[in-house]
Amino acid sequence: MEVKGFDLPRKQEGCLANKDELSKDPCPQYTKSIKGQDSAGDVTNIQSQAPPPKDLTLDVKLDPLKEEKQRKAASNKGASAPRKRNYDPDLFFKVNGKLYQRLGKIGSGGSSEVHKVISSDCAIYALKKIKLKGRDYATAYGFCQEIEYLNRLKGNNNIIQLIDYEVTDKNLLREVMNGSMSNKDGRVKDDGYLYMVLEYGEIDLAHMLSQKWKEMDSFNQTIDENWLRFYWQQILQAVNTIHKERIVLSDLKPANFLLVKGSLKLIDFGIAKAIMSDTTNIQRDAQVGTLSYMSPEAFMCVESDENANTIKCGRPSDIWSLGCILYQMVYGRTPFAEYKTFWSKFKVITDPNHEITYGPVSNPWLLDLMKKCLAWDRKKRWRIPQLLEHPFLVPPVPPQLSLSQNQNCQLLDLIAKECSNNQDALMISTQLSQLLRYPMSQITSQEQQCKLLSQISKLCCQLHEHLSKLG
Ligand SMILES: Nc1ncnc2c1ncn2[C@@H]1O[C@H](COP(=O)(O)OP(=O)(O)OP(=O)(O)O)[C@@H](O)[C@H]1O
Repeated sequence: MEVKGFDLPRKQEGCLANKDELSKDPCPQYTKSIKGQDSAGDVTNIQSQAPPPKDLTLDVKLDPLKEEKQRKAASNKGASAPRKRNYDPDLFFKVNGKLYQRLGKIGSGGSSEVHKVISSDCAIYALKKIKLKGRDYATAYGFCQEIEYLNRLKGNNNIIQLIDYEVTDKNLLREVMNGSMSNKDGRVKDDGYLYMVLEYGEIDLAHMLSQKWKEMDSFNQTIDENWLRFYWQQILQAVNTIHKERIVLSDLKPANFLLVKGSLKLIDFGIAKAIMSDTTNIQRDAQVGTLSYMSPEAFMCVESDENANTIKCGRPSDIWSLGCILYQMVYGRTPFAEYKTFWSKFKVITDPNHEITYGPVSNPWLLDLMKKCLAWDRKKRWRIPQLLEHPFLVPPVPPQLSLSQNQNCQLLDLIAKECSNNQDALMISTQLSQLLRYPMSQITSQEQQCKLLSQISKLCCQLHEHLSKLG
């Protein structure tokens, strides 16, 4: 990345130089949970990282080894001056001229690494750095499409928000901005990177689930339905947002959902695909996805069905993955977890006659919901708008709202029958019954409510008196 000048505002100096602030890991639990995926060294670095210099604008020190390297590089280039950096690249990232201090590495994917960073105004972000160096333009362009998706989905609070980004290869950036690839033969220059500054998430759903199940196992508990409803609804809403934008992920898994200030948000559009405008489905050109959450059609997307139509992967494919996630939330494991190898999974998932086993659950609607998502035939799978209205999320209202009212009247009818010889009691119960059947729409003021209530209570007392005398 080209570094022109260092323009740290005063506020930033104070903020970034706060040693105590930086040596603390604001989310030790998450750092620990990520530790398994990463080299331990990266995590320990958060604590062991040297505190930043007090006045960064005046006192940016490089270690002697680096100084030596710079000196050598300068002498190799003959007359050219050493590249001037006013910050330590081991401690900071610079994106569009703004500095972000590294707090530690969160994790890394195929060709990217994600760091927890702090900005000059003391906000915590995740910084994703994708190495594009040496890649052909077509591949690099694919990586940059994530920016396009995130920009398109800006403002949706169930999608991770892109704060800023920088593509260091300006020719590539131009192509991305134009939305087309003209230079297919190009290659990304030496120090080509894509930087994305993103909202920071505390924990992903995969880690949340394993923590939840550990807790439940140790306390011998069963799944808390409200917990399930709360997060399942958020998951559905997030995927609904992208489906409405005609994007399918085909790679949905719990790790795609990140908890940001109590809400689950969708991350990682690495292999998302826009649905072609002229079709309702998209044709995948390669098998993708995480095996445990992969739909039957995703396994078979290069094949044809019985009518010689190419099997396509579209929104229903994401619904299947959601069904696998829900199943895992309910039972603590994915539906095909016992099939360990690729081929055993392939065989069982692509078999239309295979019946998924569902353990007992206390709520029959929950069972129905899982089955609606995990229907083998993709046409039978429910779509998200339907799933959002499923009785598990929206319990049906009792068929007769006035059930208790009816019961009261039935009671009065019974009383009236019993005391047919007592004219007074008969009259009171008839009056009461009429009052209870009084159309509520006609009671518009509080005064009317009070009057009705006092009449009912007076009659109730009178009737009670008569009945006790009769008894
Ligand atoms: N905004 C974020 N806030 C916090 N953690 C994040 C954020 N974005 C990604 N991560 C975490 O960083 C790690 C690496 O993410 P990344 O998206 O680079 O790779 P991946 O999804 O594991 O792999 P790939 O994208 O190559 O399939 C993951 O553990 C992910 O949960």
